[in-house]
Amino acid sequence: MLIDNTNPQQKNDQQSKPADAGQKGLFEYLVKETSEDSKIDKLFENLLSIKPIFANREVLRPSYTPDYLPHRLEQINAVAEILVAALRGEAPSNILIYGKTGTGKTATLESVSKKLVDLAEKMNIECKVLFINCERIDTQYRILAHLARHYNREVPITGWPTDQVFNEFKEALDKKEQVAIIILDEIDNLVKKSGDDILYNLSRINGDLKKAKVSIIGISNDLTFTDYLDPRVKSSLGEEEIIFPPYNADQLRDILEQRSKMAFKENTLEPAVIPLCAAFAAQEHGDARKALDLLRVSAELAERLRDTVVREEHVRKAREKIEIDRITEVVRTLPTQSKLVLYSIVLLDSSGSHELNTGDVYNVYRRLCRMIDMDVLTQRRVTDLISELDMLGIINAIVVSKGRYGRTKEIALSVPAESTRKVLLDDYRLRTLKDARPYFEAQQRLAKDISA
Ligand SMILES: Nc1ncnc2c1ncn2[C@@H]1O[C@H](COP(=O)(O)OP(=O)(O)OP(=O)(O)O)[C@@H](O)[C@H]1O
Repeated sequence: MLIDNTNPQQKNDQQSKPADAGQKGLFEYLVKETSEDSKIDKLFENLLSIKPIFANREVLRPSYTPDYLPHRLEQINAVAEILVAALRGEAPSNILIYGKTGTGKTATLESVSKKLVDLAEKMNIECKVLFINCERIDTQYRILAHLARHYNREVPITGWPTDQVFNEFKEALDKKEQVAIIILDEIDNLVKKSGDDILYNLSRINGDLKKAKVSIIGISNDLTFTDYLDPRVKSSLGEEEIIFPPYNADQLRDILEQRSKMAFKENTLEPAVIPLCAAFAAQEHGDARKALDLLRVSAELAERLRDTVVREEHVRKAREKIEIDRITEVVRTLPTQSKLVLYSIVLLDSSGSHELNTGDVYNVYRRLCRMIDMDVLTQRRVTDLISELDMLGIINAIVVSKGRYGRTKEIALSVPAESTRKVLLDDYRLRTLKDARPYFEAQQRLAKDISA
């Protein structure tokens, strides 16, 4: 038997320098090397040997639309009853579709349009459905250019008068008898950003066309967006209105069950997983996209932890992760001035002040601006930024009446202070504020008063 009387430091040296190794050191070194080598050799074999949870991950992604949409039969029928006019060569009535995010508006319209176009083809009827996402294509010029290009007209990215682009589209469309259904998804964004000129023009287009016919479908998350419309546009566009209500927990459960049959291998979900994902998403305005995301992230988390079954605890962790990712994304993309306002609220919150008013936040904000040489906005502007943060769900600001002292906002953070602080300090402009304290001056004054 060999006695190992080297000290630990020498032992380390032996392991890293095999040429000088004593017999035992050399043996250990070889064993270590071989096992690590074989681990690396089997890198992919090892990963592949883990029993997979997913059968087809893609069906849980937003880009996938299933053939059948549970709990949307009523809306599917309502849309189909209006669009069937296109198969008779007539222009269907214009439709406005409302519903909160994730209520299946886009999926329903995609599914009905596909069936309509397939049948029109079989019946030899010229009918096209043109989907435009107004989040991306968001000005009158861009929309008209996009439509004209669809009919093979060349329109430059900018430079033409809008009338010319519109005429190009009308001419191309009116070459033959056909029906064009234009779907403007996220139409509320378009109106808020670029006004309603495009809607005014499109809603009157049938008067100028001889052969072709156009129908418009607007999809909106915001029920009140028609307040921004000219009354003529409002009545023409809203000939028909269809509402998509939020899903409740039972309905979300059915949607998840349907999708999970395709997405997962058999017996990989604990029975509580789908009801829990459905319950969480139902709390968040009945959003099917959120429910599907939560289920996918839960399974990915289980997979990463080398678990072969998705459990309740994975769902809870996934929910936290999604929320932190969401906050991170929103906070990271805020303009610097909003970040400073938010950082002021975080500082006040961390120092134990929980019922903040606009004045408190403004005082800290002003000081932070001076510390990093930023322009100081007026209190009025800062009040607007506070309202924006409220709308984004980062803070909660409620207006309270102070009797004869008027009204003020009571502001509270609705996201975890520490993770928000970290994301804010990632911004190089705010980094030097790392050690800022909200009440530094006040405390100094107080200390002076006490010692005097
Ligand atoms: N009834 C349903 N059955 C199956 N999947 C659904 C159903 N409703 C929505 N989904 C799925 O949920 C996700 C979100 O749906 P969709 O994009 O249609 O919502 P939306 O109302 O258009 O939301 P947004 O206003 O945010 O665009 C998609 O992946 C969609 O396939």
